[in-house]
Amino acid sequence: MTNVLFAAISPKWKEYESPLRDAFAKAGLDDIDLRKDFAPEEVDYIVYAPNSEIQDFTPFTRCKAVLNLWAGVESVVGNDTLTQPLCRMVDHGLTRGMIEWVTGHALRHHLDIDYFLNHQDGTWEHRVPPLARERPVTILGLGELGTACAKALTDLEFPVTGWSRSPHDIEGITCLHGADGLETALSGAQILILLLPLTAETEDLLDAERLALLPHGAVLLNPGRGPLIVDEALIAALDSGQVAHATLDVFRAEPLPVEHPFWAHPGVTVCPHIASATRAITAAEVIAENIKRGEAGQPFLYLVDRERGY
Ligand SMILES: O=CC(=O)O
Repeated sequence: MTNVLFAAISPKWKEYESPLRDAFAKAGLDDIDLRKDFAPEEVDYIVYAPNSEIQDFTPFTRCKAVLNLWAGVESVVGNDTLTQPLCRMVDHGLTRGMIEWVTGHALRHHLDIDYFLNHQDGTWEHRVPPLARERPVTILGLGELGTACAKALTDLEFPVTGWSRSPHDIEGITCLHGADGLETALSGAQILILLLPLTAETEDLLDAERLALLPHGAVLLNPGRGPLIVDEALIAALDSGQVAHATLDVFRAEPLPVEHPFWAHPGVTVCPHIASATRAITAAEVIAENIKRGEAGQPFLYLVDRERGY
């Protein structure tokens, strides 16, 4: 018997129980006991979300892997009690959701949709938007999500520049890396999209100095992580017009406190961390595949590099 502990916040159990059971059956994993509670020393795998009650992994002495339900692992990767392998979520449903959110919000600004929504006043103004090929977009982060969004925007003919920590080579995308690369990536970005993991190196990356490198009037989309941006610097950049609009899906504190100036700022659209979510059916297949691999002694998919932090 392989014991799988489901350790995400409780309402998720309803959403995940039957997709997980179906995925285990489909993967030929017939001998699984899936439950919300076990004695820690009996657990073989933990299906985990960082808002779980488990913060001390020490008692999970026979646990073979912690399988994160989220793409981001920043709140668990530094946990010193976690000595077991940690896998992040790469879920087809989450990726597709992110592509839709990013292209939708990029097109909102590219086509100036707000202008038309706000000018239903009888004035016939012939404002023709430029073509996508005339609107350079930069994506910071060329992981699973950043690359998928970069390709989708390239399909729409936006000229896309991607920046990441390590060098990448992706057809149709100008790939930059390193400090010089970041300057170039920012200075060409009429629309800037943040899809970096949150690590010690990426925290506060978008500070006043880097926001000043953007073309005046650039638009920012952040479906990545809140602390990538220095909030006060962004507000100053919005006030001066350096940044024309910021559509933010993630924040330093979530839910975003009602008194946070982002709520009332006319240049900000607040989304409640919905840019994309792990989808139970597709995520269950990834969990099942990883348990199958673990049981067969094969390497796990999407294993987190603890040093790198993602
Ligand atoms: O923010 C969502 C995730 O990390 O999957």
